[in-house]
Amino acid sequence: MGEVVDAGKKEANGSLADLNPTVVFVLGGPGSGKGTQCANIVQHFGFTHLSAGDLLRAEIKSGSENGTMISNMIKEGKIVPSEVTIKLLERAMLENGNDKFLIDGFPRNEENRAAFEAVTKIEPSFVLFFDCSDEEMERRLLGRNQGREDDNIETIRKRFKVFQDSSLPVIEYYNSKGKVRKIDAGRPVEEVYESVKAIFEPKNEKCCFPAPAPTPAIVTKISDPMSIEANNNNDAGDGGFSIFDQESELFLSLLGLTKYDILKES
Ligand SMILES: Nc1ncnc2c1ncn2[C@@H]1O[C@H](COP(=O)(O)OP(=O)(O)O)[C@@H](O)[C@H]1O
Ligand SMILES: O=c1ccn([C@@H]2O[C@H](COP(=O)(O)OP(=O)(O)O)[C@@H](O)[C@H]2O)c(=O)[nH]1
Repeated sequence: MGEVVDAGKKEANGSLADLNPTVVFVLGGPGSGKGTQCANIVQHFGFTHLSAGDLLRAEIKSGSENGTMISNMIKEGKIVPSEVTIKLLERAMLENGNDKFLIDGFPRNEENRAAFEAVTKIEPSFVLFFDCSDEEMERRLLGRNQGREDDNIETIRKRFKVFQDSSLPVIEYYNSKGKVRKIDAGRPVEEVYESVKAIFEPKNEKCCFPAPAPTPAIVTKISDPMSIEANNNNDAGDGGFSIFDQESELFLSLLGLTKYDILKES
């Protein structure tokens, strides 16, 4: 199971290079439903959700020396300097210790993106892009009711413009690398999640997490030894047939055995 992170709780140790985490950037306009869908992904796919906006708001609350600057930027819908946000993200990843993160609402411009990749040496596995009309996002933000200082019509319009001018180019950049998974986010929450889930399910070819390491397919029940060679190099078979693929044979050879030793045992 994953979790939602409360910023600034534990001491950070180690380095991000050691952790080498899987990262998915979750992007989309203000109110497109990023946070809502991240909560669903966390429940089902074992990711930790890091909202860059939440980390910045926590930094304001903590009384940090950057607090006033961050607060002023957020009230104006402007993008906080990269080094501030990246430090918060790095710290949150290291403190958390999970190795799978949804980074929500970051990178917001090309400079954010380039700085993050340069500092952390992390490239996202893919970018989940919630595509939603301004009218729908405006309706949602005005009804969000979380007491956010930037959810007023004047700041909302500024945020839309910043998204168009600065954040869409980031999505275009990753699109040119084949890394964008676009979701029609204008639909009801459950329908949007159906599309999201399909992307995270391991069998989906659009999902580009590292494939799990192959486990040697050693099956001891043989109904027809002649089938062994015919099935060589295949994945797991049906009906109790044994399959010795190359990995299995390598594994056996490390134990000083061959597939015929296993056959004798069974
Ligand atoms: N698919 C949806 N349909 C209707 N309302 C939604 C949907 N997704 C999210 N909301 C609501 O819209 C508001 C903004 O959603 P949120 O997840 O906070 O967006 P973001 O993180 O992209 O700013 C919240 O009040 C949320 O409950
Ligand atoms: O990487 C980030 C994330 C957020 N913000 C600021 O935080 C505000 C709120 O962002 P958040 O992602 O919380 O909300 P959204 O705009 O998606 O509703 C933005 O308008 C920016 O001012 C920022 O500067 N850099």
